[in-house]
Amino acid sequence: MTTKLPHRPRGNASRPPAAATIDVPSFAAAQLSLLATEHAAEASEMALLASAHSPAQLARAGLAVRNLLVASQRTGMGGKTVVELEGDPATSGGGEKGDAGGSGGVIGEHGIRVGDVVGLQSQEGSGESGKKRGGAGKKEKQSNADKGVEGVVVRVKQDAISLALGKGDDRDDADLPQGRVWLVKLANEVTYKRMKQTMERLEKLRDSDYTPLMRTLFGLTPLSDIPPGAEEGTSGDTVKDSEWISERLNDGQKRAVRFALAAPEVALIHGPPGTGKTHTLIELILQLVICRGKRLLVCGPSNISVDNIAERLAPYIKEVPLVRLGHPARLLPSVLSHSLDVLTRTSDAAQIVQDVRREMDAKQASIRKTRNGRERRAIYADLKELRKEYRQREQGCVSSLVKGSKVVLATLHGAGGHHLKNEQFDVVIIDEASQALEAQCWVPLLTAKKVVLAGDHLQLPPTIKSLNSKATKEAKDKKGKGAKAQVEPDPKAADAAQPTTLETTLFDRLLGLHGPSIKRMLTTQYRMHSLINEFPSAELYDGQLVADDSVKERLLRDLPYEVQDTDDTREPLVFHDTQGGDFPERPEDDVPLSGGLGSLNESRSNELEAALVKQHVESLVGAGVRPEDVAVVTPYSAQLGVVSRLLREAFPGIELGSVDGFQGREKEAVVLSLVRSNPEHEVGFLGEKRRLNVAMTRPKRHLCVIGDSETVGRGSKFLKRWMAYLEEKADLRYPDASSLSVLG
Ligand SMILES: Nc1ncnc2c1ncn2[C@@H]1O[C@H](COP(=O)(O)OP(=O)(O)OP(=O)(O)O)[C@@H](O)[C@H]1O
Repeated sequence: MTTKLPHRPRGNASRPPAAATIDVPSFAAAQLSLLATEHAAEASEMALLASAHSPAQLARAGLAVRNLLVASQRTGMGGKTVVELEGDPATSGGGEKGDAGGSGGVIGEHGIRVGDVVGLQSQEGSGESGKKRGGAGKKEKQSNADKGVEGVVVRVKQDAISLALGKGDDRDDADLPQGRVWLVKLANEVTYKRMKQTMERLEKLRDSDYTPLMRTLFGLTPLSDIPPGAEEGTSGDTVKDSEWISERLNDGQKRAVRFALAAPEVALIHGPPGTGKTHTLIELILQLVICRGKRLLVCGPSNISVDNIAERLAPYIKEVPLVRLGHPARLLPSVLSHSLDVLTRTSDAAQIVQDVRREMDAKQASIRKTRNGRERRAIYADLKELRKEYRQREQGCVSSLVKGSKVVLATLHGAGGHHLKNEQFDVVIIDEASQALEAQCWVPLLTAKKVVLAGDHLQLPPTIKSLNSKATKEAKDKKGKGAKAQVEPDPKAADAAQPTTLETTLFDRLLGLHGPSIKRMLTTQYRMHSLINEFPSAELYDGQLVADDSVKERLLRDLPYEVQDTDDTREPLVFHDTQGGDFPERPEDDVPLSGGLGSLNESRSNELEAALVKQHVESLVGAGVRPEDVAVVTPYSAQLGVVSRLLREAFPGIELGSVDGFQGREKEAVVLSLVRSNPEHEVGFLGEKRRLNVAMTRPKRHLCVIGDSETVGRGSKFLKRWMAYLEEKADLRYPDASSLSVLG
């Protein structure tokens, strides 16, 4: 199949001018103000949570764990002190949600995960006896003064939680709280600080300081030409047909790699769901490093996006020496052996660092033995000195490891750390770029020469908490534009050039600024049955997204294990239409769910829909489909809570998630509960095309949609067409509400 590609003009005469140029200082100033609003929104959400809820409430919401004791402390990676916390056996709470201790020492269910930033506080004076800490009085003052210490969770076991203390460099161990303690999840400030520093630097640069890449990214100079024949594979410096490293690359993927190699400053790789975006990036990285001797910085907005690439590069470690920066607690186990922290301990150069470490460990052990205050302080003073020495030696080791690497992998904000201060890279690659804030992308870009961005701007952008705040609304009203305007960037739109919302990503903005000729789209997808593929392809990807032959007819009944042929397992697309008003939604704004601050927002649930979900899952599992191959996805956290109550025990392996949380994932079968059903036909944030795109493109062989076509179909033109598509192409069912039970 030949795909029509946007023409990338050659020669300056034929090039259309960029839609708009950007004044860099005002761009940076606008970003700083938007970031400040966002940070304030985040901070006030946190403060609200902490002040309006007692530790007991926070524990019940999965955001805190109470009744802990410091069981041991030692020196962990990076010279940080690691403390292990266990339940206090003298308490009665063990096993209750968010409570540790009791005779079994078990810590009840909680939402604290490895990698979280947490505060460790003394339990005395925290007003934890069920009283609200926001209430006036002595207790509040006391707990505010006693902020405790901060740390990153490095290990979570059934009966213990370990923290690496400190987020910065100069942690004074002496303020480790004594006695019974509790820990609470905190906002991670590092990302915000790095973005702020970056934008401040950008704001101060003079025109003469701008790099050539920066100039093209702001439309101050046009893009340079791509050499003739480079994309077709016929020019001198391109990949010849015999030179591909992966044996499995389709024509679109090859074209994207050649395009990204040939583009002098910037290339966008647009990877719709399941099209092998990461696979393509791996080939690009190998071509750049192995065949062209380049040095790369590879980044993504999240640790998982970076680890995905690190994992897939690892088999080439001999030809591609790589190092992964970042806190080891946040890395996938399979990537740990390439992490800077681990290499700093295991490489030959590391021995000299280890000597100091042993000495520090001995000191740590002695602290717990002494009860004498003066002795303790003396030990802490020694430790401080040792830590300084440790850092100096470690610095030498680290810098030789980083310099010896051809590929450095880090999160976007991690790329702003001191390890990379004077490092030079030929190309910066940013994966999941449409999930990153523009300011985040600039962290590695201030000194870059060339950038390749990969992503899909038609899936969800990064979450913006301040999106509905007053300040952002006012800015939008001024421009007369809503969030919808960002869905498909219009090259002529002024605010694509000068964004007034953080939601406009660098990926969006560059498409607006330079037009589609700077991107190549991957069009063959290896995930969905053609009936699941058809609607998103037609609506969002100009009909270009095609299911590969290997997947286009795959059904649940063809799974490689025994599955019966039933009405459900032979259907790729099922629609339970709950229209008629018998499946009403319910607002839900009271109970916070475990593990999410966002879940405190007003949400919706629909119990009868949840009962229908259960019925459908029972039918799939009854036919032999493994629960691990099924996911239930819904846009509303309150509905997720209801579905969890109905399904969690009966189907332990099943995955239940929010649409936003499921981005980037896939399952053999997905049941999607749309929730909204009301006489006003309000659909709320279901109206966001990109959210629906994510929701409907997760399944491989079976998509079951449960929703009220009357309500949903009136939400937007897009939703109307989707409902019409389902009515025409899906296996339609009209469920009877009276036959359903909402009891677990
Ligand atoms: N050319 C190809 N031939 C056969 N299979 C392929 C090809 N390219 C990718 N795949 C398969 O498609 C699947 C998706 O690939 P990959 O994980 O690279 O996708 P992605 O686009 O990064 O995913 P996402 O949708 O999460 O962004 C993988 O199972 C991969 O093996």
